[in-house]
Amino acid sequence: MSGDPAHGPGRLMVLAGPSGVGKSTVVAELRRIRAPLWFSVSATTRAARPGEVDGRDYHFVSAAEFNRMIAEGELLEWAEIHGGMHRSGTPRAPVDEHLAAGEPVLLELDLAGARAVRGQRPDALFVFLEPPSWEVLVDRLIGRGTEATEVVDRRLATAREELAARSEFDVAVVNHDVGETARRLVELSVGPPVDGAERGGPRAVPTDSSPAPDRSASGATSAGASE
Ligand SMILES: Nc1nc2c(ncn2[C@@H]2O[C@H](COP(=O)(O)OP(=O)(O)O)[C@@H](O)[C@H]2O)c(=O)[nH]1
Ligand SMILES: Nc1ncnc2c1ncn2[C@@H]1O[C@H](COP(=O)(O)OP(=O)(O)O)[C@@H](O)[C@H]1O
Repeated sequence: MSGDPAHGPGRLMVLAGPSGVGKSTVVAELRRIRAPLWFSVSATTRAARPGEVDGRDYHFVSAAEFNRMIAEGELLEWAEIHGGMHRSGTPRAPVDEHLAAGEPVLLELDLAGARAVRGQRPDALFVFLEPPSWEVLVDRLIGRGTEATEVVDRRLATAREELAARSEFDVAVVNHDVGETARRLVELSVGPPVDGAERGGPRAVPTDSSPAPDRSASGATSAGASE
């Protein structure tokens, strides 16, 4: 898969949404169907899990190396994950290289990361992945494991806060069916150019994705922004 420079730079697309909505599952599906997108590989300070491959799943780096990357401005954004358990961030150079080659680029980020990228790349398309309903999100969050009640309660409280961020995004895609969601994301990745005038209101997109009603609440910033 390669981009086409004749068609200008590729689109930068940022995918975020509440924990448990299905972001990882959808990205795995996009990889499985070999979607014509380049997937950013984050740097992280957490240890690799069994089966994870350095450079494919993450760039696994030490805390010192992560600090160096921040100091040298090598990260487009970074954030503390799971309340500071570790840090993850997006290496800037490969993103720019793939966009320049005409490829659409997908960043799957937490909300802090999405907000940080918006401050730097207002031309990117910000996609919020939504659950079909609150009940479905609860099922997906709880169905994933066997955590203690207090862990689940904390997750649900966080998910409520995260759902409220929908209005900050350009477009919302409801994750009913993984295959269908993946196809919509592919469509969005090559959709019409982002027109500055569309900002602040629903964006016309060639899908039945529901437009986010209002992105005027978009002044949020992240401590993780590296610029
Ligand atoms: N801001 C930011 N968030 C990231 C990055 N990489 C992964 N994440 C987020 O980190 C969270 C946990 O990612 P995941 O790999 O599933 O977590 P883990 O496997 O529990 O470490 C998710 O919300 C991801 O969207 C990154 O480079 N930057
Ligand atoms: N469209 C879907 N339909 C049914 N279950 C889904 C769907 N998308 C994700 N899931 C399930 O929901 C749970 C959470 O998904 P996951 O990808 O880990 O979420 P996230 O990365 O957003 O935290 C997983 O058990 C996953 O299999």
